[in-house]
Amino acid sequence: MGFDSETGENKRDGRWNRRALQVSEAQRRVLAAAGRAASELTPLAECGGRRLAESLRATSDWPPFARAGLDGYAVRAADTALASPQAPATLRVTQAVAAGELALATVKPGTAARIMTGAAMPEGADAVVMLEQTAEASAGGEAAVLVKAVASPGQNVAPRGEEFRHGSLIAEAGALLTPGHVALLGTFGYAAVPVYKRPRVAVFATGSELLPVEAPLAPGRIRDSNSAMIAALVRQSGGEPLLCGTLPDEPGAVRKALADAASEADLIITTGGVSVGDYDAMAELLRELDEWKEPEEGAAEATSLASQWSFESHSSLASHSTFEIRSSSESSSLEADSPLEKGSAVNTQWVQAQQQGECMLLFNRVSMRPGSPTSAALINGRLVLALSGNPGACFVGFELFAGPSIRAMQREPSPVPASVTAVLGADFGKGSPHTRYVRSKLRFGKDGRVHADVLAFGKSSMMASLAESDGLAVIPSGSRGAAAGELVKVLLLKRIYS
Ligand SMILES: Nc1nc2c(c(=O)[nH]1)N[C@H]1C(S)=C(S)[C@@H](COP(=O)(O)OP(=O)(O)OC[C@H]3O[C@@H](n4cnc5c(N)ncnc54)[C@H](O)[C@@H]3O)O[C@H]1N2
Ligand code: MOO
Repeated sequence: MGFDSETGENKRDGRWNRRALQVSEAQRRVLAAAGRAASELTPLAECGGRRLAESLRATSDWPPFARAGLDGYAVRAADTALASPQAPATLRVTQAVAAGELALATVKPGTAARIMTGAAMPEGADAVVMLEQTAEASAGGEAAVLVKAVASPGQNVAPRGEEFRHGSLIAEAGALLTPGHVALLGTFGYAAVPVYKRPRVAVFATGSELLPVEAPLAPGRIRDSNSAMIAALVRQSGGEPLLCGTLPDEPGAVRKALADAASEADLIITTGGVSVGDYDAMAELLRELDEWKEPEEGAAEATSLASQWSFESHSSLASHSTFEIRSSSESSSLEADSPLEKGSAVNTQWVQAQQQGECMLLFNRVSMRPGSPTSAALINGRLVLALSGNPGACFVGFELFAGPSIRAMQREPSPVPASVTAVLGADFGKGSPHTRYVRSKLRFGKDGRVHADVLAFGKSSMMASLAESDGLAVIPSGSRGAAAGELVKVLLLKRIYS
């Protein structure tokens, strides 16, 4: 390997011919190439943090019956029109209604029903007077109540259908299910909820220097910390990590491992071996692939054709996968600012590439720092994200490409990190031809603005800043950096998923 038999060129030389893509373009390619998850039913109590796969509707009115909002007396409001503490209205109490019970009789003029919070309102009553505004009494030997305040019609009563009408929308397909959604779905009897499957993400660390985490340190060797970090990041993004261990810097071993993983996982993430070193196995492997080309004019025609196909039950990929191949028309439901929105012809190309289990290079360099050698490819139709081995670059590469891919697979409409404008906490003096993503900690300042404190030990190879990072300050490429106090865009890294 490494030698192209057609051109006679030693491809190792190709290690210097790497064209850097802008981050947005690299994201667009990656998001278009990521598959889209099929749906599954999950028990209600486990669906928080998942993405809803179908729009769900109220299966009854809510509340399903008019009910008391307080413990007190169900009355006819008109009977209390002249009531006051000095001259209370006396009403005969004919029954008591507990929550879960139904009243036995209608509340007639001059009578009341003692009622508990949540109980169905008896016929005839139109208001509830709280216990505190009443006193127990007897009238002619029968139980009675003194009502010391005027009640208005509807007071302390939740009418049937106040919040939801039968058939009204609870949540749209694609919604991230919150605990509040879970409550609603429980109320409407959804014991099993249709959600998108969690993408299964194979994680490999390449590097002959790597030791398992449990091993004692040995001269020249370090422990593989990237795999566990990636696994944690995958979980945070809603995916299911499949830890595949470490691979030596041998392209043959890496090639076989990737091919095996492609039939088991929906996405493959590797770390390490993507630079220009003599033992950078991933880079060598990716040099074997043809590079993706922008689709030609007229490819849009193919798009409309593709959108008519049904990929639901495509077996060659579906066998082990949690995925379906989607039609290109689905991608256009993504929000306008999504990198996917541009060029549906591109998506057609991916659909075909995935379907046919193709191999192609998406990019092998990105105009960013850290993580400039970050690479991506399709291998046997599966998206492979080859992140840098340097822990800082690996972390940033995940946040910019892997997290968004995993979220796009669950059909999140805006899968790339959201951003805020923040005050930069320290000079970032060095200009760079690449956009810089600076690990920062966000806080609210006394001035009411968000401040991004640049964390120490922020180099690509460094780890000490990773734990505290909750933002990536974006310093645009150019001859100057950015000064303390300047307003910068900061990508938000904290996303809550189960
Ligand atoms: N001559 C050049 N050298 C380098 C260039 C360059 O342009 N010319 N680029 C540099 C940049 S930028 C980066 S980033 C790194 C990328 O290197 P790789 O992604 O190929 O990663 P490795 O060489 O395999 O490892 C880098 C570093 O990270 C440690 N590492 C690797 N895997 C893990 C892991 N799983 N857990 C913890 N730490 C890991 C590894 O031991 C190295 O120290 O290349 C520069 N070189
Ligand atoms: O691009 Mo590398 O990650 O800067 O050090």
